Amino acid sequence: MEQQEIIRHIRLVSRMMDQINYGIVYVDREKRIQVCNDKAKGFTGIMFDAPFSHDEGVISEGDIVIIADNSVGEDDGGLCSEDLQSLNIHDGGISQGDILLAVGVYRNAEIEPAYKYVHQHHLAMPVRLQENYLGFKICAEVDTERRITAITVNDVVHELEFFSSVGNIVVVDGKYGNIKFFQAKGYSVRNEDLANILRGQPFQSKGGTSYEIDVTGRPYLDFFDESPLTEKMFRALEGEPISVRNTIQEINKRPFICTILTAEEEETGRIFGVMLLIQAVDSLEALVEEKNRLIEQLENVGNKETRRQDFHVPEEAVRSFVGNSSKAEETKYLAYKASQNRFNTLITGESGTGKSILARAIHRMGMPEAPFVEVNCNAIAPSLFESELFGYVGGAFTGARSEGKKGFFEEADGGTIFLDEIGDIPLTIQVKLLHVLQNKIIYKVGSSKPVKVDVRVIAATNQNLEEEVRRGTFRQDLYYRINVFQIQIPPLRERQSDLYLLINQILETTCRRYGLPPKKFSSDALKVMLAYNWPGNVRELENVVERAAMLCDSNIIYSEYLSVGSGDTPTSMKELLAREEARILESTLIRCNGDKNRAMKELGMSRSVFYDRLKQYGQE
Ligand SMILES: Nc1ncnc2c1ncn2[C@@H]1O[C@H](COP(=O)(O)OP(=O)(O)OP(=O)(O)O)[C@@H](O)[C@H]1O
Repeated sequence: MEQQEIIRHIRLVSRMMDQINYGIVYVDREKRIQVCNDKAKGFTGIMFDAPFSHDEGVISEGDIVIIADNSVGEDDGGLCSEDLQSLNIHDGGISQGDILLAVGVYRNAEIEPAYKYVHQHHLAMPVRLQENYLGFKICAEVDTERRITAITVNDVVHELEFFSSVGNIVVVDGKYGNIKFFQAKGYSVRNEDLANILRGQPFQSKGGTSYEIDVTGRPYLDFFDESPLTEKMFRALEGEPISVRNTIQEINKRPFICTILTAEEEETGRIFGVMLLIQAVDSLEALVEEKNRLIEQLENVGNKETRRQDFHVPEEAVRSFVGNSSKAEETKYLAYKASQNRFNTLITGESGTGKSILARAIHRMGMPEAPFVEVNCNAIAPSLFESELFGYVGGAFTGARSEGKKGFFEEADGGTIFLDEIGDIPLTIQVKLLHVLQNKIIYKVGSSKPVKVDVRVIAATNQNLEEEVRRGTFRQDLYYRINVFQIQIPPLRERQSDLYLLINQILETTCRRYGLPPKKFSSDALKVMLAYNWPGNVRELENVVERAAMLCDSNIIYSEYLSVGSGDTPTSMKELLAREEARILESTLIRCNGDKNRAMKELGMSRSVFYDRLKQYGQE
C-alpha cells in the first residue's frame, strides 16, 4: 500500500475507533501527525468541552489572577518566586511541591494579594481560599481526595481535574470584569501553563462548546510531550523493534493503556509511520486512588496510640513478627489493615527482613480457615511456570500425569496465594498472571475451558520493581495490579531497638528447639551484635545466634563465638586482652550474683580499678 492509501485507511478506521472509546494517532516518518481521532484528542487534551468561552489575548497590568496549584513547580510551567512577584507575592516560604492558592492583581505593587500555601503531605481535607477581593467573590480550592482544583469567580466554577499535578489559573479582566482566560485540559501542549501565562505568553480563544485544534500535518511534539513513550515511537520510526502492547504509558502527564504499531511497505518492509493506540485506564486509576486514599488515611491518623484506638488493632496481632520499634509497629499495623480487606498486597524489603512471615500473618489474621499457598517464584523453571501456576489437563504434554494436575491458583481458591520473589516471573507468564488478576479466570495448560478462581494475591520482592518496570523486565500494568497496597519492611539496621528483642527471642527458641540449657549473651557479645549492620537482616542474625548457641558450652555466650564484626577478628593484642578482661569481669559478676564487692575481692582488684573497668566495658 502507498503511504496515502494507508493514511486514508487509518482515517476510516479512526472514526470507528471513536465509537468504541479508542484513541488513535498516526505519525509519519517526518514525525508529523497525519491522523488523530477525536478520542485521542479528548484523552490528551488537544480537544475539550468548555462550557464558557473567552477570546484570545494576553494577561495585562491590572488583571485579577486567581491560582489553585496543587504542586508548585510541577505541571504549571515551572512556577517560581519571580512569577509570583508579578502578583505582589514576595514570600520565601513558598517552596516546590506546596499547594498554593492565591489571588492578586497583575503587576500592581500597591494592592495586597491574598494567598495561602500548605505542604502537600499533611493534607486530608480540601484546602480553600475564600475572599471577597476587589468586589469579586473568589474561591480557590484544591481537593486532593477527589483530585480536583476549582476556581470560582462570582459563583461560576472553573474545575480542572488532575492525576498527579496541575496549576489552575483564571484571569479576570481588570478593565471590564469579565473572565479573560481560564485554564483547561491540554494547557501544556498549548503553552498555556500557569507560569507561561504570568510571563505574558499569549493564549488562544476557547469556544463555547467544543474547542479543537487541527493537528493534521503538524509536528507530533507540538501536541504530545517528550516522554519515554514518545522516544519509543520515534525509535520505532527508525526501524528499531519496539514492543509496546497494552502497557501503561504516560501521555501529556496522564497514564493510558498504549500500543505502538508500525505501518510498513509490504515489499521492502520500509517503515511509513507509527500508530499509537490509546485506551483510558479508569479502573486502574480507581485502584491507585484507593491505595493513595488508604495511605493518606494512615498518614493522617497521628501517633501510634491514637492509631491503635481508632483502628482497633488487636493486641496479639502479627505476633510472629518480632519488634517494637516504631517502624516495626507501623509494619505490623499495615499488615493488620491488609488482613482486613482483600486488596492485592505487595510486601517489599531486603532479603531476610521477614516478608514471608508477614504474608503468612496477613492471611492468618484475615481468613485463617481458607487455604494459603506459598509459591517461591525463583525456584520454578521458566518452562514449568504456567503448569505450576495454572495446572494442566491429562495428556497436556509429554510426561504430564494422565489425570492432570491442579495449579497453585486452583489450590488457593477461596484463600490466598503468596507469590514470593514475584520479580522473577518471566514476562510471558506476567501477561497471563495479569489476565488472571483482572478476570479471575484461569486456563489450564492443554485446555481452553475457563476455570473461575477467587484468590487474594500477596506478592513479595526484594527487587526494586519500579526500576524493573523502567528496564522493561516487569510489566507496568501488572505492577499496578499487585501494588494496590504496599508494605515496606525496613531493614534491621534502621530499627536497632528491635535487635535486643530479636536476639533474646531467637536464642530462647534455639535453646528450646535443640534441648540446650537456657543461655544468655555476655554484654560484649551484645555490643558486637548491636554494632554490626546485619546486611542479611534477621536471617543472618538467626544464623549467627544459632551457631553461637551450639558452639558455646557455658551458659554465657561470649563474643568469641560470634561469627560477625569485631567478634571474629580482634585487631590488636590490646583489644584481645581487653576483651578477655571484660569476659572475666562479667563471668565473675554472674558467679557472684551481681555482688560487686564480692567480685572485686575475688578478682583481687582495687576499688578504683575495678569500677574503672566496669565503666570501660559497660558493665556498671
Ligand atoms: N520480625 C521478625 N520476627 C521474627 N523472625 C523474623 C522476623 N523477620 C524475619 N524473621 C526470621 O528471619 C528469617 C527470614 O525471614 P523471611 O523468610 O520471612 O524473610 P524474607 O524477607 O521473606 O526473605 P527473602 O527475601 O530472602 O525471601 C525467617 O526464619 C524468619 O523467621
